[in-house]
This record gives sequence, C-alpha cells and structure tokens, in this order.
Amino acid sequence: MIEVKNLWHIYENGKEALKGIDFKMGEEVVALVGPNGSGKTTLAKHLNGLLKPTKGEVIVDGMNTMEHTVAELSRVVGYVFQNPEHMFFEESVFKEVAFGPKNLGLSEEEVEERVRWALRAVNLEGYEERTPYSLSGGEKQRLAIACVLAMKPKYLILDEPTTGLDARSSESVVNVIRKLRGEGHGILLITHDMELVLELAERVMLLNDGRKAFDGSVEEFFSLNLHDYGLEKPELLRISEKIGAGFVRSVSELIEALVGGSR
Ligand SMILES: Nc1ncnc2c1ncn2[C@@H]1O[C@H](COP(=O)(O)OP(=O)(O)OP(=O)(O)O)[C@@H](O)[C@H]1O
Repeated sequence: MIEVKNLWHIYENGKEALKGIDFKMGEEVVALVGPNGSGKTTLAKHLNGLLKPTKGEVIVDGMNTMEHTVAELSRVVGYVFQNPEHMFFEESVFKEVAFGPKNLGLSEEEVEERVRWALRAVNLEGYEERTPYSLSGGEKQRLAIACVLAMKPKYLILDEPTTGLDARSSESVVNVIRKLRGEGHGILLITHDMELVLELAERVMLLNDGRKAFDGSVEEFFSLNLHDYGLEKPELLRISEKIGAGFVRSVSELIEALVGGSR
C-alpha cells in the first residue's frame, strides 16, 4: 500500500506545487490526470523518494520516504520516465535491462534470469542483442518498462507511456500494463490520454493546481465537466452517450449495449 498523507511540496523558488494531498493506492491501475502544471510529476516523484515532502508524509509498504534512500524505495516503486530513449546508454537490449539488477549485486545467473523474465513480461524475447536505438517507439517504451521491472518493484509509475505512439504500439503497451496488473503490480499511470484512462484505469485521481479535485471511479470521473480541467471526453464515450447507450469502456461494450438494448 502506498499512503500519501497531507502532502505539501514547496519548491525552492516558493512555488506551492502540492497543497495537502491525501491519497492511497494498492494493487490497482490508478490514472493520475490533470492540466499541465497541476502537480502530477511532483506527486509521482514523492512515491520513490526522488522528492521529499515539505510537509506531510509518504509511506510505501510501511517505509516512510523520509527515512529511506531512493535506491531502497526504487526496489518497491519503479519509475518509467517520459521519453525513455534518453535513458538508454548500453549497446544491447540485454545489457540495458541487466544494468539495474547488476547494481543490486546479484550473481550473473540471477541477473540473466531477471533479464529474461523482464523481457518476456514485455514481449521482447528475441531482442536481446539488438541495440536499443534500433527499436520502434512502442518497443522502446516496453524496454523502458523491462529495465524497471528487472528491479522487481511492486508498484510502477508510468509517465505518459503511450504519448507519441501509433495505435498498434499503444496497444502493445496497454497489453503489457494489463498483464502486469494481472500479476499483482500496482500501477500509477500519469497521462493526458483520456482514451487510455477509459480503456485501462480502475480509478482516477484528478489534480488541479496542486490539490486533489477528484478521486473515484472512471465512470464518475467522465461525468465531470472535463473542459474545466483542459481535458476531453473520449470520442467513444461521446458517441455512446449521444445514442443513449450510456457509459461504455470499449467498442465491444458499445456494440453489446446496442444489441442488448434492441433485443
Ligand atoms: N524544480 C522546480 N522548481 C520550481 N517549480 C517547479 C519545479 N518543478 C515543477 N515546478 C512547478 O510546479 C508545478 C507542478 O509541476 P509538475 O511538473 O508537477 O506538473 P505536471 O502536472 O506534471 O505537469 P505536466 O502535465 O505539464 O507534466 C508547476 O507550476 C511547475 O512549474
């Protein structure tokens, strides 16, 4: 369980980026959304100790982030940054994924076992000897997830995992997230992509100007006036509501609602 209690973060220049956030998450997919500058990244960086609270506290599986290093916390909360290609520096996919586990001081066999497991988890088996730069956008995103997974964290923070990806690559990332969720990981998804929220999230937390504006179900979230937060309802949901089919999360649910309704 990750627990955030009355969290305030004030940057050195005096900017109050978080103003009293309370939040809990377990093994679930939570979408963290909000307009630019609302505090999403600032909040996420508190969960693995990259930032420390100005006031309040963050407890990760019983560990207060004030009392633990980023290295310790990163074993529990993995952070996959936006534009992951900037973080690759090894000449092969295998070495890239092996880097983290090697630094944990694991034996060569254990490192190899973790690399194979992480690459399998993101469907990149067979890519071991490729250079990271030769991968497609979706493959790079999955490689970045594998690098973090190899540390075996229970929770994963994914920052805009589908931004800039075409539909097919996005789908492959979505499938990986579903699989990880099924294996008991908790996933915090920072995103502006409302289609992704509709498709994947189990809960939504909306930040606005450093405060929590909403925390609840996906259905309730999409009944808010999203324009107030610079966000747009997904097209699928707009169509579904217009034709009276109500809240659906996928095209197949929409078809089911229509077919069911006409019986
Ligand atoms: N190092 C810093 N020093 C001062 N202010 C900062 C710093 N980092 C972020 N901020 C400010 O804190 C506020 C919250 O920023 P943050 O990056 O957490 O927002 P965000 O919701 O992730 O935005 P985006 O959607 O644009 O990524 C913004 O006003 C930002 O300008």
